[in-house]
Amino acid sequence: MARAFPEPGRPVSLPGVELRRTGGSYDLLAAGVGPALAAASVSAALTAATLTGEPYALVVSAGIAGGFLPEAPVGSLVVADRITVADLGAESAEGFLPVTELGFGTVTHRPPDSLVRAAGAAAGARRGEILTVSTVTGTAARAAALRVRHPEALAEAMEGFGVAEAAGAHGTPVLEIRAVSNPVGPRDRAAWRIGEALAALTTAFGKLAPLLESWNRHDQ
Ligand SMILES: O=C(O)c1cccc(C(=O)CC[C@H]2O[C@@H](n3cnc4c(=O)[nH]cnc43)[C@H](O)[C@@H]2O)c1
Repeated sequence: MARAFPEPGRPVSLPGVELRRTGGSYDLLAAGVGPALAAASVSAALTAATLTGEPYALVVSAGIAGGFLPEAPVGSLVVADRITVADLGAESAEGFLPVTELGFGTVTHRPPDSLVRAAGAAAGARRGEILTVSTVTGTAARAAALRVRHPEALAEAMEGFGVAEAAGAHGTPVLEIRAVSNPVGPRDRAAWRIGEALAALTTAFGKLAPLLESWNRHDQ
């Protein structure tokens, strides 16, 4: 993912976290795969920055994703107006119950609307709901079930909600942007276009950098 940025930056020593500091106004964090590791990594980086008196102003979760067709084809970009965890809850005879229906927790984080709109326009990304799952969808039945519960979802990935939970706990705004590497549906490893998606993400960050560097939370 770091290839999407013009310079690799120098490593910052932080236990359990792979963080690089660039000469620009941002740090790069390899947050790992899955919501739990992503949340742990982002939380550690946010805490360390706060303790040194230089808290982050914005957290951006970026990576590849599965896209729901026809809205989000392979190679396209999506930016989240809602970051929703799709599998945090309980099964019941009546179907899946999100934790909020059990009386606790959160299932959706909403990035600042002005930032979502500006990022979508700058990067040429479609705006919509991005799901976070702990298991990559691999059947048509699972894809259809997700679509029934989340009819406006554009894509699924595995980190956004964890990143958003960590950012939310610190009161830091969050943005999620993804490049679609594969369709959500029956597992077909040969259909994944990771190189193409990373190239799209690299181009997008070239266009997004000025916006992200100048974005002020008071604009929201
Ligand atoms: O199934 C495989 O053989 C396989 C091969 C390469 C990579 C994977 C992953 O599971 C990568 C997960 C990684 O990429 C994001 N991602 C990309 N597409 C999807 C998707 O359709 N559903 C969920 N996550 C996806 C995810 O955020 C991870 O960071 C599998």
